[in-house]
Formats: sequence, structure tokens, C-alpha cells
Amino acid sequence: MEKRYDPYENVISVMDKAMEIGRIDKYMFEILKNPQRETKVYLPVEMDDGTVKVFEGYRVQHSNIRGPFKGGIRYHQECDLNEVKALATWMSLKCAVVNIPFGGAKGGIKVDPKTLSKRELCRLTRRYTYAIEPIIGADSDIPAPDVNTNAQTMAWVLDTYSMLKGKPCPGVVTGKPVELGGSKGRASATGRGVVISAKLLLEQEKKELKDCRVAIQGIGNVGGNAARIFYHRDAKIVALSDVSGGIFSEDGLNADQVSEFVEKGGLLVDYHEPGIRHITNEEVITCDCDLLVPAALENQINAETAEKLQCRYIVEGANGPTTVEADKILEERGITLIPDIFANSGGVVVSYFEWVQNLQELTWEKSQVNDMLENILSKAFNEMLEERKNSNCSYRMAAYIIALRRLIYAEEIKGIFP
Ligand SMILES: NC(=O)C1=CN([C@@H]2O[C@H](COP(=O)(O)OP(=O)(O)OC[C@H]3O[C@@H](n4cnc5c(N)ncnc54)[C@H](O)[C@@H]3O)[C@@H](O)[C@H]2O)C=CC1
Ligand SMILES: O=C(O)CCC(=O)C(=O)O
Repeated sequence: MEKRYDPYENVISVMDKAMEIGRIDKYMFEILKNPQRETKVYLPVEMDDGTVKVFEGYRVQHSNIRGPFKGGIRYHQECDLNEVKALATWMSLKCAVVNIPFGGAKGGIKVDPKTLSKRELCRLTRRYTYAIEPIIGADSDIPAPDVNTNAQTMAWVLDTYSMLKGKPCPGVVTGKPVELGGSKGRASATGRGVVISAKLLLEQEKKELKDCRVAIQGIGNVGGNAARIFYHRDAKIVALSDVSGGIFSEDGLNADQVSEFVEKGGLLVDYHEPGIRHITNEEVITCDCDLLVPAALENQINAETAEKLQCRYIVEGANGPTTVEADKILEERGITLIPDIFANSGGVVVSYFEWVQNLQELTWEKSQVNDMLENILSKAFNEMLEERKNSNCSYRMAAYIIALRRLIYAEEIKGIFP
């Protein structure tokens, strides 16, 4: 029986194992285990009916050893400090494995955004920005979108922060609308990175995307963009899901059509088309496919579901979708997995490009952004392959070993004491 899932315990336990496999001295582990700063804020917000509700918000800054803190903001009813700590730690590891000059952070608010009007969400976002304003900034900590937040949310953060500073500060957030200094290609970057990861993995296996039957859990920013790109590269999308459930078609789904329906506010439970059948979210994870992309929340591939998987490959679009117990089962069952800290890094890589464009007051073309993203991911993938050979380990262990070595080296040369 699997014990209660704790995302922070999960990431610490994977770090521990990677240090052993990579023969990394553990004297720095205590530092990396703990975030540099945890901030909790209480946010009074006036509701449309005139009542006041107080929401709990967080910003955890795990490490800025390799560059300014960086990471998204999540709105979710189950979000808590522990989850945000795990997400912030994954950000430090992610930026290190693809070798971009950022540290790791994450923010969140415990709220179900579906229960708020657009004006209430705007007021909540502005209040949160006001509360964390002293600890964010283009040279200190740069938020971005995550679950249930998007370019509109980032526009509100940017506007509130700029008002407080008395000048436009585009570099304080990434993933903002292109019209406000966002980068072309950022909205689809995480999904694009997932597809690039799948392509790089399949090349190792002497296979191609066009021969692949893909199932994707979550059709939001990451899953929806990945689905469209897979579809346009001739992979067959057999299953897609959102919070309401999943749809399956042996002949393949038209990802453009389904995404358009979802982008207009539709739920998949209401999506109907000849030849599709409705399935549960667990059935999406365990359906008959070659490649599974979890792109929703943590703890989806656990000891229970891992035994039932029918896929051959997993590319983790979500952060932390797989538990430590499940990882063991996947290895025993010969299911190959590209880990979140590499597979979903496309978002933060293009966030880095956005930040560089903002600081230099430049705008780059989408083709340039996409080419640079592919170059960074290909280089980091080759480093993972090399480490896999040297340490005779999984892709997850290889990614963690590379990231931990980089973080520890930066700690060492900086020196611990001021
Ligand atoms: N947005 C980004 O750039 C990045 C996001 N990620 C990670 O990717 C994952 C998804 O994030 P986004 O696509 O941005 O979020 P999103 O809010 O745009 O989409 C989330 C999707 O998951 C579905 N979902 C929610 N709860 C679910 C449940 N219990 N079961 C099944 N599906 C459920 C939603 O209906 C939606 O389709 C998260 O783990 C996030 O941390 C990672 C890197 C960057
Ligand atoms: O684009 C970013 O800065 C971070 C995106 C994010 O939150 C993530 O990679 O999990």
C-alpha cells in the first residue's frame, strides 16, 4: 500500500537517490533540501457581492545560486506551501539541467479560480502581486504562468508591479501577452519542448513520431499545445483528457478541433464526435498507446496506475506526475520515461529568451525562438545520454545528477559564508 503522497518528500527522495548513483558527496544536501526563503501571504479580496474573502498565497524561493529565482504561479484549491516547495525545488533542478542562468522558485494561491469572476480574479492577482512585490523583480525573482494562470494573469502582475515602481517593468514576469513584451513562441513552448523530448527519445529507439500512438492527460497550456504539435507532426493522438474526463479514438483525434472546443470553454465530457468514446482520467493514463504524456497534476502515475500502464514510453509534461514507488515499477516493466525537469523545460527556456529580449529591448521572430529552444534541448539531451552511460541509470537519474552537480558546483565556488 502506497503511503500518502507528499510532493516535497518525493523530490527530496529522488535527489537523495541521484546523489548515491552519481556518487555525489552529500555534504551540500542539507542546503539543497531547504528553500532559501518561504513566503506566506494572506490576501483580502472584495467579492462582486461586496463581501470580503481572505485567500492564502505563497512564494517559495528555492535557490538563486545560478541566477535570479524563476518559476510559475499556480491557482488551485489544493495548492499548499508543501506543494509549492516541491515545485520550487523542481525549478532549480530544471534550470540547471538545461543550463540556463536561473535559479528556482514557485508561487501559488489556494483558490479554485472557476468559482471567481474575471474581475475577482484580477483583484486577487493584484493583491497577491502587491503582497510579494518586495521579493520579486527582473533581477531577483521572475514569475510566469502555471496551472490555471495564463498570459492575462501575467499582464495583471506586470501592471500592478509597474504601477508600484512608477515605470514599465516588462522583465518582472514572463509568459505575458506579446503586445506587452511577451516572447513569440512562449505560449506553446512547454508543449513544443514535450514534443522535442519525445522526438529525441524516439530517435534513440530508432522510431519516429509518425509511428506513435499518443495519449495526453490534461489539455491545458502544456497538453493542448503538445497535442496540436504532435498532430501536425503526424503522430496519432488516441486519447485526450481534462478535469471532466477523457476521450478516446482508435483512429486518432483531430487535436486542432478538440483544442479549439476546449479553448472556447468547453469540457471534454460534453465533446461529441462520431467514433470517439468517453473514458475516465485513469483510463487515459492506462489506455493502449505507445507514448503517454501526463500534463495535468502530480501523483498521476503511482504504485496503483503504474502496474496498469500499457504504454512503452512516458514524457512528463506535468511537474511531478510520477511517484518514487511508480518509478521503480516502470523500470521493472521496461517503460522508458523522460523526466519532468527536462521534458517540460521548454517553457522556462523560452521564458529565459523572453527575459533576455526584455532586458535588451529586442523582439525575436518565432522561428528564431523555436530553433534556439530545439538547440538547447538537444544539447541537454546529449548530456543526459552521456550521463546515462557513465552512471548506468535512468533518464531521471541522469537529469538529476547533472542538475545537482551544477547546483553544488555553484554553491562551492560561491562559498557558503558571506
Ligand atoms: N504552463 C507552463 O508553461 C508549464 C507548466 N508545467 C506543468 O504542466 C502541468 C500542466 O500545466 P498547464 O498546462 O500550464 O496548466 P493548465 O491549467 O493550462 O491545464 C491543466 C490541464 O489539466 C486538467 N486537469 C486539472 N486537474 C485535473 C485532474 N485532476 N485530472 C486530469 N486533468 C486535470 C485541466 O482540465 C487542464 O486541461 C502542471 O504540472 C504544470 O506545473 C510545467 C512547465 C511549464
Ligand atoms: O516559465 C517559467 O518561468 C516557469 C514555468 C514553470 O512554472 C515550470 O517550468 O514549471
